[in-house]
Amino acid sequence: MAPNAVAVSAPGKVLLAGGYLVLDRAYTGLVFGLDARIHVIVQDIATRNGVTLNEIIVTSPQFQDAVWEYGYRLTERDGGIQVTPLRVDATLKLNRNVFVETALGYTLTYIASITTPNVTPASITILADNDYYSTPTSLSAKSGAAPRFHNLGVPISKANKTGLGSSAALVTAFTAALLTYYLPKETIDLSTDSGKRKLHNLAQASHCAAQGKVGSGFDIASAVYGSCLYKRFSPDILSHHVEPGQPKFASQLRHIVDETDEADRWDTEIRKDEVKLPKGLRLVMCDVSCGSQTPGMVKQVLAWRKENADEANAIWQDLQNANDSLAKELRALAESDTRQSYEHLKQGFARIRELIRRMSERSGVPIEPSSQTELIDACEAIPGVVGGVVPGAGGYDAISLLVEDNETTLNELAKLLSGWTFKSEASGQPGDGRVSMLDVREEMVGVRAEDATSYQG
Ligand SMILES: Nc1ncnc2c1ncn2[C@@H]1O[C@H](COP(=O)(O)OP(=O)(O)OP(=O)(O)O)[C@@H](O)[C@H]1O
Ligand SMILES: C[C@@](O)(CCOP(=O)(O)O)CC(=O)O
Repeated sequence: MAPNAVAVSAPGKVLLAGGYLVLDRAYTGLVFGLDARIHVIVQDIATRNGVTLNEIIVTSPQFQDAVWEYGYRLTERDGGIQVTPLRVDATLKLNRNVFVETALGYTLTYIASITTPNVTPASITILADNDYYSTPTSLSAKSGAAPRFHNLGVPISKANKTGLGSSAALVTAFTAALLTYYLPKETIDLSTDSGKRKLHNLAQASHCAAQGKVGSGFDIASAVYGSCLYKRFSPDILSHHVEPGQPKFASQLRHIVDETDEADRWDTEIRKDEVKLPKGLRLVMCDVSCGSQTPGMVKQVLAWRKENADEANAIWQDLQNANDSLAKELRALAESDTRQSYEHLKQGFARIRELIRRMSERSGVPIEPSSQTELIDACEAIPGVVGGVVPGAGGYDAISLLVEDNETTLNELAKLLSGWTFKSEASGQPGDGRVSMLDVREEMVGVRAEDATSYQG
């Protein structure tokens, strides 16, 4: 590890309540960070045969073919720093990673827009905690302690994601690591509110650009701030800037990140102290691997809402009230020394699920399909399980549970899930999916500086 190495990590996410609603500024999302993190280490590039490479090399060593090399140059007319993917071998097809490439271009451009840049060549390593991907059977069968970071042995595009928001955690940790590496602490300090706010703005901008759409941004918010109650930003903030490399891109990006004018101010609301988890309870995430996610669910739900505004708005408002009540009850229990009954929480989950099923039925989109209803009902029947939901956009991918944090409950749950064969209506094949409990739980802390030497070896 080079002596100037810096390392930063950012957490994954689960939108426990507020899927679809959070796309609209009139509503909020209850989002928990998760203790599966993506880590990014930046250091001097090692010389090869005495030659210093004038480039930035990014590697993600858990995957096959996961090396991306970039040249970079300052463009004319305030277009920012343009990064150009280089071919690792002239005979190979160009292998691109749009999230890495975009975050690199945006971050270097921001750095160049606030300082006289001294962008030295660098080597960047990305490491993902194991629960971002389903563990391949070949690895789970191996005896002995699992390595801290699995080598998945396949290209990233072939790995089975568990839906914890890898791209948002990656973009956040990557952006934060570059800012820390290239800028002095007096210019940006990510342990301060103002440093975090700039990181948030920059990471939202590049994540949206890489995704090719302006989503609600709850995943970047939780990667930066950890668990929070989230109200989105007005999409306008990110829809007027020119493309990277175009004249004035650099100044426009600086205004977006630094909020230089009142008119540039982000209207995002992030309320951290309104999200608490009572002592003795924890979140459990279950990955449903039946490979039948319905594409375009967000589009379909929004189209239905547009056509059926009155009915949809009534459901949206009822859900917002139910979500607020759940967050409030969690806070009340967390802050009280005496109240220990989970009855209100149970009712809260039941009400949220009832409304999500109504949303599902009315829009015709399988947000809580009947196979997920069966699974959550079975989990809720276990003593110690307080409640469950389909998180985020819902569908067949995952369920989230709030449970009492004790061995008996977790063992009972593991027993139920290991024998569960998941039936996906989408594929029509009964018993074609397994359900596994991920080794993750809620995480209150967002982006975090790490000790770079802890990744050695
Ligand atoms: N460990 C990693 N190393 C390099 N790139 C990564 C890594 N993890 C994620 N990425 C980038 O993020 C992309 C995956 O982003 P995508 O938005 O499809 O998934 P996600 O963020 O995990 O989604 P979800 O919100 O469903 O959890 C990958 O194709 C790659 O570009
Ligand atoms: C449906 C939506 O509200 C949540 C999607 O969450 P997830 O990717 O399923 O965790 C979309 C969004 O907020 O960007």
